[in-house]
Amino acid sequence: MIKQVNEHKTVSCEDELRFFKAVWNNSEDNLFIVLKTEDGDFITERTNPALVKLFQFTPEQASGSSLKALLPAEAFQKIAQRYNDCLQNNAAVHYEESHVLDDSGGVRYWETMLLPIIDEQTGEQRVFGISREFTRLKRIEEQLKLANERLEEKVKARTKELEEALQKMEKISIYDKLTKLYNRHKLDDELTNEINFAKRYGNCFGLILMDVDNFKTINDSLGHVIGDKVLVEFADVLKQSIRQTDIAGRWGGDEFLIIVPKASRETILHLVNTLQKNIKQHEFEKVGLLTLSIGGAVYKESDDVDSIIQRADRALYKSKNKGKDNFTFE
Ligand SMILES: Nc1nc2c(ncn2[C@@H]2O[C@H](COP(=O)(O)OP(=O)(O)OP(=O)(O)O)[C@@H](O)[C@H]2O)c(=O)[nH]1
Repeated sequence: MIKQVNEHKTVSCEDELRFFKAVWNNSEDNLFIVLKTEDGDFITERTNPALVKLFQFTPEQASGSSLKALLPAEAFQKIAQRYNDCLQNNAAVHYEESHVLDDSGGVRYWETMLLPIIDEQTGEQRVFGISREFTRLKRIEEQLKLANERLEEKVKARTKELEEALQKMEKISIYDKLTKLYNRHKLDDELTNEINFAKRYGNCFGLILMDVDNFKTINDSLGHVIGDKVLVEFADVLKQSIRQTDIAGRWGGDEFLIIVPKASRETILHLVNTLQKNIKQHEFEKVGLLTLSIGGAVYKESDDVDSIIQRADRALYKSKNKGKDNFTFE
């Protein structure tokens, strides 16, 4: 028997059969044809070698076996539903399935396509199925997902580390390492705020700039370490002498600054007296008694950060010139 394939070529049915048989036998995809019975069962009519090998079908199971008998009830119901959908809609059905096979390590995955074959003359209904395994792809996908989750965890941990480092840096950037008082950078910011508030709301505020008298001689005679300890002790006395609302910091070297919000000359004087009294009463370890030279300034409308600092600095200089252990207002 000769069959017309196209206008140039003809092929015998035997050749065509051989061709399709080769495709069927050599396919690495699982191929099968099942026939629907009147009682709702499906009979395995054709199964290709790949499928037989995979499920280790006996020749009886491979061809002519009832799926209802072959499969557990739940699995049969699920598969019959899909076959019936394919036949009832007379359309292709796609789905993914997974099985744990006896000889395999773990779950394996297949992508299956069903095609209806309905014989209009006899009314026989068959389903042709092609099932392709994608376990390897799935494993890669799972590994990628795992790697991604691990990466996300690492990123989270690193972000946390960075946030902590940032917090630490922020702390460092506003505090003086030695005395733990605010540093000059923070004092500058606070001073700018006070100036802005004063200009906007007419608040008055004051500054106290102080310097430890003869501090250099402590360094020179007792060493830098003792000098450092004096600065730390001094900072403690300072903290104990101010109000909660006062802002104290290290201006640099042995110079310290207090910003006194809502202050008049009287408030400043009161604070200076407290400070001088407390310092005079404090016995510095290995050093003994110390004195302070202090300069004070109260905000004037014409002031900016630089000018008010300059006035407090000039006042401090005057106190030094008056023989130290002194206070001057400017
Ligand atoms: N130990 C120590 N010394 C410091 C530190 N920072 C600055 N100094 C020293 O502090 C001294 C401050 O100098 P001055 O204020 O000019 O010296 P002084 O002896 O206090 O002089 P008067 O202010 O005129 O009384 C310098 O010798 C600096 O080297 C510090 O963090 N630790």
